[in-house]
Amino acid sequence: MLKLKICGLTQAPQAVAIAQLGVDAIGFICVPSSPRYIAPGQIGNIITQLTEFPQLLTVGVFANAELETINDTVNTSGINTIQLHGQESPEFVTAIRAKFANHTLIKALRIKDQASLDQAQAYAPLVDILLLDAYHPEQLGGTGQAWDWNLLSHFQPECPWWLAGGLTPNNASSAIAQTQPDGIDLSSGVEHSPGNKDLAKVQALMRALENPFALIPF
Ligand SMILES: O=C(O)c1ccccc1NCC(=O)[C@H](O)[C@H](O)COP(=O)(O)O
Repeated sequence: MLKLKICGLTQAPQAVAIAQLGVDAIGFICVPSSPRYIAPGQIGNIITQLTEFPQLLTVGVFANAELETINDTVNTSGINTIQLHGQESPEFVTAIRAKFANHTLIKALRIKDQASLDQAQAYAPLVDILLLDAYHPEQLGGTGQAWDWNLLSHFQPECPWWLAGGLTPNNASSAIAQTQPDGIDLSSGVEHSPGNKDLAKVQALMRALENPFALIPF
């Protein structure tokens, strides 16, 4: 069953509404330089309003953060999933795996070419999920840019992998058909402005996933 993650949330009512739509994961950007940044205490406040969704993955997205920073954020916010979205080494990922054994662990890689895809494969034994995102020279994520999915024709990692980068209600179905991921992750394709999600677009996305051949008005 395809998993769906909506990332870059900052507002509690939107988080509750998106959880009610039945998504599998919601993401909070813990990267201070991002326009979608949200402080650990605010994440915790949102998560306390999501107790009726015990299966929901509440994902903290970090990029090149210190282990201590991740630890403090996990303790303050109550997130159950850690997404490492920077240039974290396999050794660092292994240390995070050991310290947060009960948390779901996602390693995101920004794919530029075959070499970066090969590098992604190397992280598969270390994590629960690989997330493949677009490479951008100046932005770490939330770029709204798709990438060359043809690179994925022989990609078969030993763990589940999720597709990200420039997905929208309009292109998600064809992206899934072409690349066959275990999940998808969207941010800017379902928002009004950074951090402010567009619930109508999330609903349009879910309709598109239910009926891949329908024309979606977005
Ligand atoms: O979204 C951000 O602002 C961000 C900043 C720094 C690191 C990661 C970030 N986002 C990570 C995500 O998981 C996004 O959902 C992913 O990059 C896809 O974004 P989009 O292309 O806008 O759908």
